[in-house]
Amino acid sequence: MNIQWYPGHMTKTRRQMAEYIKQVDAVCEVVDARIPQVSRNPDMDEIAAGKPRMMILNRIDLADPNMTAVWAKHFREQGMAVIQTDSRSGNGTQAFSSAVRTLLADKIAQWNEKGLVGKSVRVMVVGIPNVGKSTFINRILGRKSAKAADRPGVTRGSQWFRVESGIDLLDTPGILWPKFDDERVGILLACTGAIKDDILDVETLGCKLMELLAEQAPQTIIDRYSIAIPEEECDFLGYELLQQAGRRRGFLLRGGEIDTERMARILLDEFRGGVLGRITLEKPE
Ligand SMILES: Nc1nc2c(ncn2[C@@H]2O[C@H](COP(=O)(O)OP(=O)(O)OP(=O)(O)O)[C@@H](O)[C@H]2O)c(=O)[nH]1
Repeated sequence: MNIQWYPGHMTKTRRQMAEYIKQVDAVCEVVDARIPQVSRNPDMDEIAAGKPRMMILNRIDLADPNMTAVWAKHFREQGMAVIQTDSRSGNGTQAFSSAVRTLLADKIAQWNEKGLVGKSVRVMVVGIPNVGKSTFINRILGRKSAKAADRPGVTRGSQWFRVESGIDLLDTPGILWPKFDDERVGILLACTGAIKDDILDVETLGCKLMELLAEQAPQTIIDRYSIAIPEEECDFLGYELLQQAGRRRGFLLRGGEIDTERMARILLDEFRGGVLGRITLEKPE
């Protein structure tokens, strides 16, 4: 799926992570709220075992608010602290510091009892590429940085930062891998733009996204593309819907065929850009 995730790289990153985790009091995982499970590193529970955890549901501006609430509950039930953020506007990011203090309240109280007043808690922020980790960190540090970019794999190296008095943050090194041996995961990551487009052909991806939308947000695509979702089960539902939408828009090839590839590209751009509204593609199992 991506050249960066070969076994040697994974072993090295795992080792680095284990070292860094020893130095921190809590692990904060940034995920994309539209695909909160799929956009996780599948080994994080094991790597961060025993540490207090926080889940940062990012890109809430693009996700269905009801589903974001369902996911927040899901992760809280697993014992994690949860905050919900739109790091691009900053909405929700101000909750981070107080959530860290609450998560680590026992530890801070213990330190205070021992007279270690003013000792900073250390937290680590992790995330697979392109979930918005750099944008989130820039927000909570109140800075503008050239590092955030709309392409996978921009974060490099590790650095400590002071969020505010009493909270230090480690921006993690290494590029974390998603669960890339699962086709469904690859499709969902590609639909949201988290992995490069060229790993799947655009038309196939467009078909898959149409199928997902027909399930998760049928009225949205009916209204937007003036299409009808067949009532009977359909073997190539995604392709059928792409064809309908392409026909409506008059996307014809020279021989009169419908240009489903062009339609697929538009669908993907519109979904990724939030033009279709706030849609979550994944439900908790
Ligand atoms: N709509 C929306 N876009 C966001 C949000 N957070 C980040 N982005 C955008 O997502 C893109 C990727 O963000 P980055 O911060 O570079 O992602 P990253 O996880 O640090 O990626 P790497 O550097 O590859 O690890 C950028 O275009 C951001 O502007 C958000 O909450 N909502």
